[in-house]
Amino acid sequence: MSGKSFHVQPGGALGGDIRVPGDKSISHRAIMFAALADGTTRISGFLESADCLATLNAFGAMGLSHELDQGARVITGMGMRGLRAPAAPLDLGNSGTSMRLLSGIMAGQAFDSVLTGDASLSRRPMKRVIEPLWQMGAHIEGRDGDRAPLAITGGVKLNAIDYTPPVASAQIKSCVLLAGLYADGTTRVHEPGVSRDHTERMLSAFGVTVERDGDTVSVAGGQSLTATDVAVPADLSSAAFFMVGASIAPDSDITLRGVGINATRRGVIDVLLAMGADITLLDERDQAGEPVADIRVRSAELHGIEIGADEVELAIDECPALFVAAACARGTTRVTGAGELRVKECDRIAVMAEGLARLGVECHELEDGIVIVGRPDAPSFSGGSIASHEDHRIAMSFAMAALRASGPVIIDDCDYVDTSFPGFVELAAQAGLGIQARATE
Ligand SMILES: O=C(O)C1=C[C@@H](OP(=O)(O)O)[C@@H](O)[C@H](O)C1
Ligand SMILES: C=C(OP(=O)(O)O)C(=O)O
Repeated sequence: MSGKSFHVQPGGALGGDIRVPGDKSISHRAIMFAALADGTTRISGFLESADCLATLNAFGAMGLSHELDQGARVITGMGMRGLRAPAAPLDLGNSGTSMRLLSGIMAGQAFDSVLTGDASLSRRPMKRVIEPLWQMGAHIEGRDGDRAPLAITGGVKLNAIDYTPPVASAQIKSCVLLAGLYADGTTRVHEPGVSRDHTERMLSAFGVTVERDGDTVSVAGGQSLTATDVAVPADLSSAAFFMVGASIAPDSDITLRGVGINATRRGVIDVLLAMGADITLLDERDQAGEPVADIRVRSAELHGIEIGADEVELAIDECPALFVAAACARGTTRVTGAGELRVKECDRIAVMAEGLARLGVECHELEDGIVIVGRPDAPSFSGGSIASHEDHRIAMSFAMAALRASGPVIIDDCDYVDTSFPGFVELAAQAGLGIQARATE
């Protein structure tokens, strides 16, 4: 059904000086907070991807006015109570972040709303946000209790809660904190593990008092947001494909400019370093409340390691790319504590295991992870056809595997790459990957 496949020629090296597009997590939040703020927000470096545009269009359907000015998104805030009832369900496409964060915001509105998504999003668990929102007094119903579409009844009084999510998740934390802004009292989230803290940082930049005490984050209800300009860093999750590609392809030397290296997100850097990668962070600086750096990556001999829950939490979206690195490493890599990968855009453990096996790599699925037996002597992969299962990160991870393959790697259903990384093919080709997108029909 999908129109585009990737054809990637084997071999080659990555080089040059590139900038990957803006951070997806930060771009979503920038739109949401700008919409709820008083005043005008200019967002530069916004990720113009399908997922972030789904967030923007959802607010557009609630009356938000926005314009493009020299590549920046300029948003006229509507205030905490200024959104208007949408005429139709809000379609959030493929984007879990949009649906889970918006459910917290919609629970606080005076009007009813319905949140829908595509087939993948409609399979993903939503009880994780439904449950705490019910505890706050919201009326929210999911299909079969746990799935989208979500129907949210407005005009309901919310009360603050003390909540411990069942898994470490920035989406659950953010949903509860955003609903907490509409609640009476102080809402507290006790984090069972580390999750990205972009919501806390950006709410603070918009003038909201967010407190952190150890694992607990809290916000008092009734606060308003004041517009502030946002400069979105380049997305480390997108940079990760190039970091893995340059590490595994001999003679590579690439520099990735202005990438976010937030400590709650930077696991891919530390895991690759632990595997022996040659990565240098240059010109570390602060950009609108987020740490960024230029990242130089040169090829290296990688070795297998143990990757546990603590590392996975900091590199959850980068795991598919890290599995490709592990397949090229000397020795075995064992990943555990990664059960959350099974409920992303697809079951990323099963689908990566299927694809790696397809390319001749020995691997074994665990309930919460995978064991990958590295093939350090090139070629590490055979050529072959890969099913991306309509998951952007699977498609881009296997595209990089071609750098160490003996034959072409062909990946189906690659339209979904546009959810997080528009322009991937052009940028990867510019960096030296022998990649072409071809129409399937
Ligand atoms: O809050 C966010 O922006 C995100 C949180 C993570 O999901 P979880 O909160 O489900 O771990 C991550 O996988 C997703 O890509 C983006
Ligand atoms: C899991 C992801 O995103 P989301 O949850 O927003 O769909 C991702 O981008 O890898």
